[in-house]
Amino acid sequence: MNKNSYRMAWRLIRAYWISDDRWAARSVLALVIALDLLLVYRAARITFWQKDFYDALSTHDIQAFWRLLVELAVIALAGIAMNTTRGYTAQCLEMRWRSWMTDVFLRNWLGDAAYYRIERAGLMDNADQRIADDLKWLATNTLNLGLGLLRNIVNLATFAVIVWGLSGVLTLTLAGSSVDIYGYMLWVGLVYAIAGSYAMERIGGRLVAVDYRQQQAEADFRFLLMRVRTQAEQIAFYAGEATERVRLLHRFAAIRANWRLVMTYTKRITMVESLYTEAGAIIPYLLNGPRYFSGAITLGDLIQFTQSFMRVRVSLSWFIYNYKELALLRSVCSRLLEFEQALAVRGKAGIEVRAHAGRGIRLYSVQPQYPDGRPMTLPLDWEIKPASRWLLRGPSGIGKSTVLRALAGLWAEGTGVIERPAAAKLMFTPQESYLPSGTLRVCLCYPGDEAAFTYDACKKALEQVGLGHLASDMDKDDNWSQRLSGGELQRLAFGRVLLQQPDYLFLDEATSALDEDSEAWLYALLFRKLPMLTLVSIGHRPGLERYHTDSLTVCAAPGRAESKKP
Ligand SMILES: Nc1ncnc2c1ncn2[C@@H]1O[C@H](COP(=O)(O)OP(=O)(O)OP(=O)(O)O)[C@@H](O)[C@H]1O
Repeated sequence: MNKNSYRMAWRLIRAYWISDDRWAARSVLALVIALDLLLVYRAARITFWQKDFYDALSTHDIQAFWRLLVELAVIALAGIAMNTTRGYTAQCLEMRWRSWMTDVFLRNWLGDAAYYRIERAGLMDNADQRIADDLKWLATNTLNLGLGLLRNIVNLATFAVIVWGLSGVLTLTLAGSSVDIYGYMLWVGLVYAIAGSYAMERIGGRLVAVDYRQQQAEADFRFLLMRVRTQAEQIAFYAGEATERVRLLHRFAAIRANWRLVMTYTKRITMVESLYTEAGAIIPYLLNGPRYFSGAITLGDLIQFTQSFMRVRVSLSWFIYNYKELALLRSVCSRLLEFEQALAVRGKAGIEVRAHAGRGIRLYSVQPQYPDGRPMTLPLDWEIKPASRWLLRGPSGIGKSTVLRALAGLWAEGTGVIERPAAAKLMFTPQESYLPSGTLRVCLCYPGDEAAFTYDACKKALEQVGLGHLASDMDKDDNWSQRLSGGELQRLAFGRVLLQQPDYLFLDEATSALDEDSEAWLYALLFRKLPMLTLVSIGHRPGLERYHTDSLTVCAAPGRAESKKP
């Protein structure tokens, strides 16, 4: 991450704390910080207790011994209460923050068809993992690290005062003149921590990139596993298990290969961390042992000093002890920043889709292009008058679905202008029907909310499209996209149209899996129920002409796309 990325990461983190939820968030944060400060005070209080306790032991003061034990019980109880409340409150805050970010990212990802643009242009991998995992890590790690840092600063200030007071003065004689170093133990701790942090960054610096790749490899593997689950029947028909296994193991090999690097860097970091801790524990004894034996300090002083020095050292070592979490946070931030950048990418200003106050749809010299800029079809001038019924034809792969994508505002690559009526309701039925997870009613009402339609309306729609036998299972949760046949899926799509009652309907090979009788009956039903419907269908089957009033052949070359009565 460079300087700019740190600024962007800060913006990513800051967004929540200046959002609508800021006052609630800041209040909870203030409570957590207050508890943290009380816990630091408690820790400082304990070092004084230790001094008194060891002095009482060394002077055989039994009354002081009992009094101090009661004191310890009170300190312990307060510690339990504060620790428990702090943990619980911090977890509440984590979830609050994560919920807010999830909501924002979902809104931006699903809004303005960004998810579609990102997938189609391959702008970024595994959006699912970024939303599900990275946002969780961002909230959890930032809070843990941020609050930890604050606690460390307070710890440092508190215990530095104690260490300073107990350090005494070190007199160094340099070139004949003597120099007094006050609070020298504090300087020892500081130099030690700086040296340790430097060593850590040198040794573990690559962990950030390695962590990033690990998360990517894990997400790729999970995605492939999910595909096997969702495409189970297709794979089973092709008997593609062996191939799937090889592909899965291949993806898993990437996880394993990168894991070796994770292990190597983690090993190095753990080694530096342990060395740093173990060597650091010896320093106070080394420097203060002689003072104790010379009688300059008491046993209690030595204990209090050792404990306080340990705290100062740990506080100064925040960077060292949190290196792995910091590395993870840095890679999470990189992934989320990439996500934000992908969300911000807009398609090139190409086919312009405008709303107009009138009726009908008009295309002016619309020419979709392939992503590499090659023209896909010839320019199309086309007027879709209200209540007209168009059949869109052309050889496979010529660009018929792409024309529909452009009409839906999903394909901006190209040139030309499309005018759509602002007040009309447009509905597109793509070639592959999508069924959300849930009950059959949820699938039927999609993209509307199931609550918008009564049970009777749904039942009637099912019956009208010949799926009446499924009405009793309407509220059953099932894998409906696997359970329904191809023809049933297409009939369900017509059921959706009957519920949604659009003014303009675009069907992309919506009856390809049906027999001709069912096709005729569904078109007849459509025109009976929605007599003013404007229809544009794409289809290859002969006989479709009879349901349409006009036809348009999409061509690449030569000649222009032409409109003719069927
Ligand atoms: N995201 C994409 N990137 C590159 N090429 C694409 C993309 N999407 C579609 N294409 C290509 O654009 C061309 C037109 O596709 P389109 O789906 O519009 O054809 P179609 O006429 O509807 O075909 P069919 O009748 O077989 O459904 C195809 O060659 C397809 O491979």
